[in-house]
Amino acid sequence: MIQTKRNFVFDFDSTLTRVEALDVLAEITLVNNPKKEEIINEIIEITNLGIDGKISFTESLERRIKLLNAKRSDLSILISQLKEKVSPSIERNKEFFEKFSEDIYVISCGFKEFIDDIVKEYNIPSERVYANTFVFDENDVIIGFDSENVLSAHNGKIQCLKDMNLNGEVQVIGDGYSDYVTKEAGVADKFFAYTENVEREKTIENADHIAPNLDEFLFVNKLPRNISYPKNRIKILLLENIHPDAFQKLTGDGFTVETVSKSLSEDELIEKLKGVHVLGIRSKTQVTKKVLDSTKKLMVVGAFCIGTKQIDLEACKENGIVVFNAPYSNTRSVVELAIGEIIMLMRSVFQRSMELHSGEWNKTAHGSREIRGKKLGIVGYGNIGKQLSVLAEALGMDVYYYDVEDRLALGNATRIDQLEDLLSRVDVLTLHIDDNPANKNFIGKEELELMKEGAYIVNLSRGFVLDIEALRDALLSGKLAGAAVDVYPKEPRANGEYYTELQGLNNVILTPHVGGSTEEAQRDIADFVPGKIMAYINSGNTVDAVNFPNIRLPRQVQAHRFLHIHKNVPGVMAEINKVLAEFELNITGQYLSTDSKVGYVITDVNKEYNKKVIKALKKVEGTIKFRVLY
Ligand SMILES: NC(=O)c1ccc[n+]([C@@H]2O[C@H](COP(=O)([O-])OP(=O)(O)OC[C@H]3O[C@@H](n4cnc5c(N)ncnc54)[C@H](O)[C@@H]3O)[C@@H](O)[C@H]2O)c1
Ligand SMILES: O=C(O)[C@H](O)COP(=O)(O)O
Repeated sequence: MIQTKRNFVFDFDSTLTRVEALDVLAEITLVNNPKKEEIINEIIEITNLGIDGKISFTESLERRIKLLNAKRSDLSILISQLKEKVSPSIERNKEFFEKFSEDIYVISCGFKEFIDDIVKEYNIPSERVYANTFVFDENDVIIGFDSENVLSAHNGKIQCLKDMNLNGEVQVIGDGYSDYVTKEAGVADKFFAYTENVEREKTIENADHIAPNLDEFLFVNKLPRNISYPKNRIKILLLENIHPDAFQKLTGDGFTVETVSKSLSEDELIEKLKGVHVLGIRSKTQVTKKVLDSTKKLMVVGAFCIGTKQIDLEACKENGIVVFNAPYSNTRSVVELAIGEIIMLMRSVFQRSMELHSGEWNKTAHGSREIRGKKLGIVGYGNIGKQLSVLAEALGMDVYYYDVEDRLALGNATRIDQLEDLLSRVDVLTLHIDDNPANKNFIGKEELELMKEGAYIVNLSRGFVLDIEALRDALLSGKLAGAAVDVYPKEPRANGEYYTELQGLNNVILTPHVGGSTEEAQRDIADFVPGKIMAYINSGNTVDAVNFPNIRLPRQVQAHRFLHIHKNVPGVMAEINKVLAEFELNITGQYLSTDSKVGYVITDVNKEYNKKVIKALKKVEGTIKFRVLY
């Protein structure tokens, strides 16, 4: 197929570099000027007026140069600073500028005196840089510009492109007015709004395509690039009010992120997940098999919490979807709430507080006790149970615990082998077992009956673990002196009205599943889970995945990485290696991890290879997902 010649015309300021060069020059020349801030703001304002087409470009240039009061010697400082400010995606795609140097031009309303030096490092020679030039006085002070140059006038880029009379398609890549008008004027065939550094509404409105970075531009044009798939094309959906740091972290890495403050129903989720690659949830969103089977692109589910039973982990695995969670981040928050509630319950603080709120002064010691020397029973001695054990002991409680697993006692805690023994021994029982469905009604009528008269119970684990009806009866009969409940068998998807049978009962503390809802915990989760997501998307690492073979990969150096997820059935690995051998790939590393259902094989290959191997690998029987990373 004969391909039309394409000419790629780049703007300089805020496109090839992250900044407007004259703004940087102002910082340099005004360094000791007491009116520096004022003048810089004026320069920025004039620059923007020019970029948005609100004043003529000539006027903008004249006014800025006057304010700058720059000398020739300032330009070398400017050049060294600009070299540090090349746009990141331009920097990482140097190869494109090398391979296509014949087709690349810079047309800028800036100045050749600094542009030339920056772009020559990207293989763009001075003769392909169209820009203004300064006029200096006898003392090398910049006093103006060459007003004969078309680029010093309004709509100069249009005239410049007309004069160049390029053969073939002309694509203009830039961030401002002077760039998009070239398309309107018919001298450019396509205009790409370049938004890596600035996003201007008018520029975006007038674009054929928005390029948040050069990767996107190269991807759309099927040009060689340093990154296999532009990250802005990877869509992430974050539900349930996940802490905004997660959004910052993921968008900061280049992903496109949408946030929704509540959880979604099955049907809503199916609809919303169309085209989504990564889903982030907390404990409310049910990620069912039906949801997972309906997704085409989903690669990762991030549980921004501890529990993962709301996700069909097996169905995720069968669809090659990796699941991560945050097993530790909110544990301390739960422990602190548990300690606080134990004290509040034993002192009847909520009761006293409610009375006083309704105008009743009831100073009494009746039913109000210290926690010192009391027996605390912890059911589930995991990450939360263990920490609670240490803190409770530090406050003078005698700690007893029960766990189905062999857990080492911390401090002076005493392990109890039978749940019944624990129930009858302790003054306060606190539940911290995991969200395994087998734990449904783990504490019911019979268990509550075994507890001491006047004991207390705390549930911060999962709602279904404690039979609410039985608890209500035990509280009403006086068998239990109080309870603190944070989790419920049925919890709503969003904030609003809610009903529980426990409402209105004496000495019962009710909280709406906020055990892990502290700023510290949510911030930590918003750091931890995106870290895992990025490690998987960017390099294939599955360390700490909850449903997938864990693999820690070395850094990918000068290689393309094939990530192949397949059913773990006999012959798949042999077939993969047969294909790799047939295409005579130079393999620089291969890593495999399997579990009973899936295999995850990663192959690093030398960058030069027959790209048809990709199709062949996708066709290997048993393939679930395949992608290439570079
Ligand atoms: N309220 C909240 O906001 C909140 C916040 C975080 C965690 N949680 C919940 O707290 C619970 C504990 O979290 P974790 O991080 O400590 O979990 P974990 O997995 O570290 O510990 C759970 C422990 O319970 C034990 N266990 C499980 N079933 C048991 C049973 N039937 N009998 C006795 N022991 C049993 C396990 O062996 C394990 O040691 C989980 O259900 C979690 O979802 C709630
Ligand atoms: O599983 C968890 O970590 C807790 O239940 C907290 O869940 P949340 O993030 O929905 O508050």
